[in-house]
Amino acid sequence: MFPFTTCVLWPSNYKSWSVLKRRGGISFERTDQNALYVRMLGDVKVQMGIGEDHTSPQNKRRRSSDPDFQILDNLDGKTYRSRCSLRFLTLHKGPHKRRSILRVSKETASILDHYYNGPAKCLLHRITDWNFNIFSLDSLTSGRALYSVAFHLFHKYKLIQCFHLDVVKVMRCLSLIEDGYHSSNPYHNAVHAADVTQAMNCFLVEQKIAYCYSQLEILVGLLAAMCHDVDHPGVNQSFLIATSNHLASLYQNTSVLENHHWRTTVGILHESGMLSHLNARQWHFCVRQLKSLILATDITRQQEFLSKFKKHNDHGDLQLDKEEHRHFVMQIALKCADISNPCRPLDISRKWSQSVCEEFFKQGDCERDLQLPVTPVCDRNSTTVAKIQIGFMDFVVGPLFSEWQRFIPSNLSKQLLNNINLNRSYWLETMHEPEADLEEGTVSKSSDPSPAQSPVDNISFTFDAIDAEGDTDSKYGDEADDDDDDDELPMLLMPAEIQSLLGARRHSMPPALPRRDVFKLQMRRESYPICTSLNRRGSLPKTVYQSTSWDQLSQKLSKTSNGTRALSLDTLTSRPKISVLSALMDTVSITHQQFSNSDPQSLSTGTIPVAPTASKRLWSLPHCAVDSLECSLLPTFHSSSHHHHHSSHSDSQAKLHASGHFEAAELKDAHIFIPPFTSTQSNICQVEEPAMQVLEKSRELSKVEEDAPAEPGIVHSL
Ligand SMILES: Nc1ncnc2c1ncn2[C@@H]1O[C@@H]2COP(=O)(O)O[C@H]2[C@H]1O
Ligand SMILES: [Zn+2]
Repeated sequence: MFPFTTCVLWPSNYKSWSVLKRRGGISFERTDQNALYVRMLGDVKVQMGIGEDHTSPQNKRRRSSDPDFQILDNLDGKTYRSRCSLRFLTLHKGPHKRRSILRVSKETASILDHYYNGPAKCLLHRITDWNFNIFSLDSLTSGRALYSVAFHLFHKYKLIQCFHLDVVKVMRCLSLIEDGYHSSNPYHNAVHAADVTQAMNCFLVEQKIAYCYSQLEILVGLLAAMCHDVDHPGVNQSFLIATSNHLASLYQNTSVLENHHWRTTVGILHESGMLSHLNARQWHFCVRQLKSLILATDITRQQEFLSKFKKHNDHGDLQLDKEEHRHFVMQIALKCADISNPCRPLDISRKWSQSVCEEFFKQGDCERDLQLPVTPVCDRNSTTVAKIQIGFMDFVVGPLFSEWQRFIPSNLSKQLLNNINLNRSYWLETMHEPEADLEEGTVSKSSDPSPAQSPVDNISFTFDAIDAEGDTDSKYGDEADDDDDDDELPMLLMPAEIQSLLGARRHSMPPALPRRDVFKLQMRRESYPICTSLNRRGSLPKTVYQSTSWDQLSQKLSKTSNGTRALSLDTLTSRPKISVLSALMDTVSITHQQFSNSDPQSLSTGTIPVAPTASKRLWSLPHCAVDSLECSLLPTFHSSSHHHHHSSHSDSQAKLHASGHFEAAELKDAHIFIPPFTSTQSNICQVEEPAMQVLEKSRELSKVEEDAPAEPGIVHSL
């Protein structure tokens, strides 16, 4: 969908302003992924008709002219709650759960505290028990299972003491993570993240590996589990590609969601400042490891990891004193945790099965409505929960946990495999019964399919058989980075549902969408400002627009990179222009050049004054491609009447769309702040300064700015 960088929450023709608390940050991804990350960081005024309810049918109609919103509405159905969750700009459907506020006297507070939190605390003491019921914890904590599990584990592993973490920042970070999950997703919500985190903890305490990991590795492993699906839109990558979602082109159709989860995670870490005091080495270690861990959860890479794991087991050569091997085991542990729901006791496992299928079928309904080919695993008319479960256990979960047991032949591993068998028997039985409506809402609308036609009958082996047959390397193909052919052989034996779940071809494109068109889409979205009238102060020479127009950039691009590579500022911008926001790419380029050769500690922060603008101007921040550069831009907006340090965010009048469009209607003055970067060997530049500090500095700067003659084209250094 429009996760994050594309979803525009408000129609552009609202008449008056109302204040929404938002804060924004933009970061440019580096090298191959070519990503932009946008978060709202400050209060922003959004134009809105007086008394208008932005969720009203009228506004829905207005908005429905945008095809993106049509898809959004379709997916949301009637259960859609708060449309503006005020923080995440994706399909975020509102806060995780409404948290009740108790007003009680001090005397009764402590009693109530114990009364309310006691059971949850008791439950948390059993955090390492595989039979832990995360749904119970979610109820006991009023929908804060992820926060509770995470905070408990931070204490358990003594991470707060070890890394001198600021508890308030930890709380903030965990809340941001929790809020980053969409409560309206039947499956990919914060409870799933809590479940995966709890499972991860169970694996990390296995004796064979418990004492091998450093505290930092444990911190990263837990963070990866908590964040691995953050801001998940409730649809899979194929859907994003088929609906031409810009994230698909942004990440070039490869691990689209996982890249997004990772980038969102890094953004949350920046925003909370929880790790801002770590030294550069530790910070870069965290970011790199988080990326590699979260990207490993891409289910379409299952065979790649499985065959690598199997080879290691065959050779018995995983040595946990090697950092690389420890990391690989951590990746496998996270992957196991991510798909461990069929290994839970039946009553818990069944809930997950139902919710994951509910999410699949929702996507299928949406595909049908959009007249797209319905993904087999999402087609409620041709498959059932039972079939999906058996296929998933036989082809995905079983093989991985069999290898896990080979690696760690513990009681827990045995218990997990035993549970898979028990759960499989349950689903096999139900397959021969009429499919009952699922407990939490009707999922299956299909008539009971004849068991004789069940794809399960076509499954040529169960997971036990996989284990036995798995001795030949050819079964899963060679260890491959992304060679499609290696993955195809076993796919042929799978039912269509599971093939579609794993993604028959990793780098698949929608049938009707050649690669060039995806790129064109990117160009369309990243268009430069539509601006006709120039304003006196900081007026913008027309040539700037022309020289940086996307047409020209695209021409350059086609010459330099055959139209398939990420844009590179170095190749695209011949001479930097910093006078206007529209030259943001240039600005980034300057900043990059300016900073990349500098001592990381002495890097300065650049400020680009933006010309005051006439109403109804739309600026566009390109989410393209800054090769070898990752930076964070924090837009702050100041109204003319409060154009100094007293100006609060609520005074600001601007709107930063998640699409990277920045509407400057009514905007009097704006600054884009570029925090200092540091270069690293891996060619990533990182923001060193916590977002809030930068914001503070930006306010000070705006005061200084006011005293000075307002001249566009000046770069200030802090
Ligand atoms: N019980 C299940 N049945 C079918 N598919 C599942 C089940 N549990 C997890 N999955 C799939 O496995 C994927 C693992 O990564 P994700 O959590 O992103 O998304 C998950 C689902 O697509
Ligand atoms: Zn997951």
